[in-house]
Amino acid sequence: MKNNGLEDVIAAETRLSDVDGEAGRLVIRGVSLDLLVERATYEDAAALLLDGFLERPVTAADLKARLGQARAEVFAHIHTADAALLNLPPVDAMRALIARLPDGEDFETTLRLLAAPAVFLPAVLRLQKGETPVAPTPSLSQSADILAMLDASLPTREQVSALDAYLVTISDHGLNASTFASRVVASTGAGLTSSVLAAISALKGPLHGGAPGPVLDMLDAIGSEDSARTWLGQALDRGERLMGFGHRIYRVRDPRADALKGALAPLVMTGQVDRNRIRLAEAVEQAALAILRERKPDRPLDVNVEFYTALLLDALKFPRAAFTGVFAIGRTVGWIAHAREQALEGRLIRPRSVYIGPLPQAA
Ligand SMILES: CC(=O)SCCNC(=O)CCNC(=O)[C@H](O)C(C)(C)COP(=O)(O)OP(=O)(O)OC[C@H]1O[C@@H](n2cnc3c(N)ncnc32)[C@H](O)[C@@H]1OP(=O)(O)O
Ligand SMILES: O=C([O-])CC(=O)C(=O)O
Repeated sequence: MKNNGLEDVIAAETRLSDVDGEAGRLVIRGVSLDLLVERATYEDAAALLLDGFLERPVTAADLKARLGQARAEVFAHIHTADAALLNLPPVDAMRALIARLPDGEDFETTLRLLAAPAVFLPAVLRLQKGETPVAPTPSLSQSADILAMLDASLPTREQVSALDAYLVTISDHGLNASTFASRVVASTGAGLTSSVLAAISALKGPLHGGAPGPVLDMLDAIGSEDSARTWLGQALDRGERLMGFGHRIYRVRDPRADALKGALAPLVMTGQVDRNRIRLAEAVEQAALAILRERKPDRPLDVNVEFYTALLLDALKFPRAAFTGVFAIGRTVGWIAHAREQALEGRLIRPRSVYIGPLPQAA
């Protein structure tokens, strides 16, 4: 019997994260999201996720130092970004550059893969604007360096904390589509680079990690609080989905939405983000929730992580075409941890299909 979209199928056991869709709770390696986001840097979360999945133990301080070196090494590949590659959308150009890196399953490969999107995305964005890429500063944290490479200046403390909060928040999320892709590839023994490339390919679709750019397009198109209800109603009349709403697992508000809203607050308080944009977003969110309740009374649809992702990444001055690439920077550690977990299990993932095509004609 076919299961549409594999809904509710259990395809893995994992020690990495648990998504409770009824309670609206996310736990990453035994730590609840709110605690993790309050206390952890990107390196803390990466060390937590990778614990036990590398050939040797690694601390957050180790990772910070090794990642700094890895970013410098990966930056040496930037010169291979030719005109054809730079004509691609940023996430595709980033993926193409990662595809040129060696495959493997060891710690060096892991470091290279964690560093690669963090270096390639800012470099591609600068090259696409006709600017020179900024070399990484190995002594900086991953978040601080990403922002420095993006903007050619040292970020503020609030900006670094906000990016850390984002990268931690989206570091892992159960068996989502891109993580499943990573595990399928890992189960064939193909190597971590191959797993990450498959995962990026799954992530970029608008139903998954491609949603936050369209969220910002929607806010721009709505323009003012007064227009929200009419605009959203017309979009639903056209059969469109409201980006940043709905989820396969959550039947209540995605807990990451409030984690990211909280991460935006210091930027708002210090005047580093346009308050009007936030006010408009809050009004659109309320209007969308009300209209979705009216139109889809049988299907609880609430805000998902992508709505406040759009606002946070916009506030950090990432262009909207790059949002999916920033998601990939944060999720790569989850993809790698899942790939390692799957590889340790040692069994090929190979479900069955039911043939519904024509049978051969009898002779
Ligand atoms: C990081 C992430 O991946 S988070 C998700 C990011 N994606 C988005 O924000 C895109 C918008 N959201 C969606 O398309 C969906 O909610 C998904 C893809 C995330 C989850 O979809 P599914 O679990 O497959 O839900 P499904 O397709 O079964 O939808 C159930 C019903 O809710 C409706 N629905 C679901 N999401 C939305 C939405 N955002 N806007 C309007 N209606 C929606 C569907 O049209 C469907 O209605 P119907 O039964 O009348 O046909
Ligand atoms: O869990 C999912 O299906 C999608 C999602 O929110 C994520 O990958 O962060």
